[in-house]
Amino acid sequence: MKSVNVGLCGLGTVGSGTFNVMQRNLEDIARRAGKPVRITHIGARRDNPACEVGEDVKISRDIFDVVRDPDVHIVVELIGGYDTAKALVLEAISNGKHVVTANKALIAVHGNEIFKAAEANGVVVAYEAAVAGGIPIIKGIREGLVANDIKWLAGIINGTGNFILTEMREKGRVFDDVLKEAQALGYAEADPTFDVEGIDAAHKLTILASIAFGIPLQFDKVYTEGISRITREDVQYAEELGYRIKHLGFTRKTAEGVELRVHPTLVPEKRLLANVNGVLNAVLVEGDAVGPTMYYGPGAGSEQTASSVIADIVDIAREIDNAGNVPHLGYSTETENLPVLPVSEIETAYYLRITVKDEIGQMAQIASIMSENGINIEAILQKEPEEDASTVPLILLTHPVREKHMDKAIEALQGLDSVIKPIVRIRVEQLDG
Ligand SMILES: NC(=O)c1ccc[n+]([C@@H]2O[C@H](COP(=O)([O-])OP(=O)(O)OC[C@H]3O[C@@H](n4cnc5c(N)ncnc54)[C@H](O)[C@@H]3O)[C@@H](O)[C@H]2O)c1
Ligand SMILES: N[C@@H](CCO)C(=O)O
Ligand code: NA
Repeated sequence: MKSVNVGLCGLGTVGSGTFNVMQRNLEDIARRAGKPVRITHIGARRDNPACEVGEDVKISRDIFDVVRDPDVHIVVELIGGYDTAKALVLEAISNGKHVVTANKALIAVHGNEIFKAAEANGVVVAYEAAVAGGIPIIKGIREGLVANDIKWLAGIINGTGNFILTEMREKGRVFDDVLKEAQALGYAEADPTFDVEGIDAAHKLTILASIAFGIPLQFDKVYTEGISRITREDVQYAEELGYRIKHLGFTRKTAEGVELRVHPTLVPEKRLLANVNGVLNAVLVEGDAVGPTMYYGPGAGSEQTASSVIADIVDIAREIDNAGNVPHLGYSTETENLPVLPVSEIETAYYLRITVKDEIGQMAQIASIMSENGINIEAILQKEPEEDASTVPLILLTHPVREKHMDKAIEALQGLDSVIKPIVRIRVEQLDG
C-alpha cells in the first residue's frame, strides 16, 4: 500500500492532540512507517479551535460517515462512552477497517465481542492509549514480556485520582477543588465519578489482567473501591507509619484463581510506586524471568495520550497488508479459564482507624477480638484525643489476613459500645516481589 489514510472520530482532548502531533511530526512518522500516513477525514460535532484543519481533510458532522468512507483504512475512535462507540467500531470492522481507540470502558466491557469480530474480519483493534495514557504498557507486556510467566502486577492507573491524592498530601488541598482542576486540565472522564470511584481504574485493570494472564476480559468481576472516602487524617497517619496511600489496581495469579481488585492501598514510602505523583501513572509487573519491571509516565493529557494513539496507527500502517500478528489480548488460544477470586478470599495486611471513647481498657478489648480472629497486629498508634476530647483515634497495622476474617473482626469491633464511628480500613501491600 502506497499511503495510509486515517479517519479521526472525535476532536476533543485526545482527538485534537492526535491531529496536532500527526501534523507536526508528519515526515518522521512517514519515515518510520515506511509510507505516508495522513488524517484524511475527521468526524466531529464541531470544529476545535485548537486544530488548524486544512482544505485537504474532509470534515463530517456525522462520525458514521468516516467509517463508511471507502478511502479510510484506519478508524480512530476518540469519542468515549459505550453505545455509540461500540456501534461505530463494529461498523468500521465490518467495513474491513482497522481501529485504534483510547476507550478503556469500551474495551473492558465489550472487548471480547469486538476482538472476535475483528479477528473474523482480518482487522486489528489497537488500544495502547486506553491504559496508562502515554505509557507503552500494552506493548510492554504483550510483546516485551512475552517470555515471562507473569506473577502479579500493580499500577497507579488513573491520573485524575493520583493527582487528587498528591495535591491533598503535598498541599493539604481539599478533594473537590483538586477534582475541578483535573477536569479543567482535560484529565478526567466525561463523568468524573468514573475516576474517583475507581471505575476507570477497574476498566484498565481488566485489560491489564487479560494481557498478563491470557484470561477473557471480566470487568464485572473486579472488586472496586474509589478514593472519595480518603481523608487528610488517614493520609497523615499512614505517613507517620512510613506509608503513602495510593489508589492501586492489583492483579495476582494464585493457585486458587486470579485476584482482580482496585482500591486505596498503603504502600511503603520507599517503593518507587509510592513516589509516583500528580497525573503520572506507573505499572509494576513481576515476571518469573525478568523479575520486577516498572513502566512510568503520563497517565492522561492531550498530546501525551496522542503519543500512544499514533504509536498504534504506525504499528498498523507498517503492516497494513499483513496486520494482526500480535493477538488482541496477547494469547492466540484461550487460556485455561482461571477463576477470579471473590474479595473475601483475598489476603492482605490492613490499616485500621478505630475511633474509641477515651477510656481505660479499650486496647485490651480490641486486641482480644483481633486474636480471636487470628489477626496479628504489627503496629499501633494512639493519637491525641480529637477536638471534643472524649474520643481518640487508634491506628492499627496488621499482618496479612484473609479478608473474610477481617470482615468478622470489624463486625465485632464495630459492635463494641466504645467504638463510636465507622471503622476505616485500607489495605496494605508491601509490593516487594
Ligand atoms: N483525556 C485523557 O487524558 C484521556 C487519556 C486516555 C484515554 N482517554 C479516552 O479517550 C477518549 C476521549 O477522551 P477525551 O478526553 O478526548 O474526551 P473529550 O470529551 O475531550 O472528547 C470527546 C469528543 O468526542 C465528541 N463526540 C462524542 N460523541 C460524539 C458523536 N456521537 N459524534 C461526534 N462527536 C462526538 C465530543 O463532542 C468531544 O469533542 C475517551 O474514551 C477517554 O476515556 C482520555
Ligand atoms: N480519566 C483518565 C484518563 C486517562 O485514561 C485518567 O485520569 O487517568
Ligand atoms: Na498506554
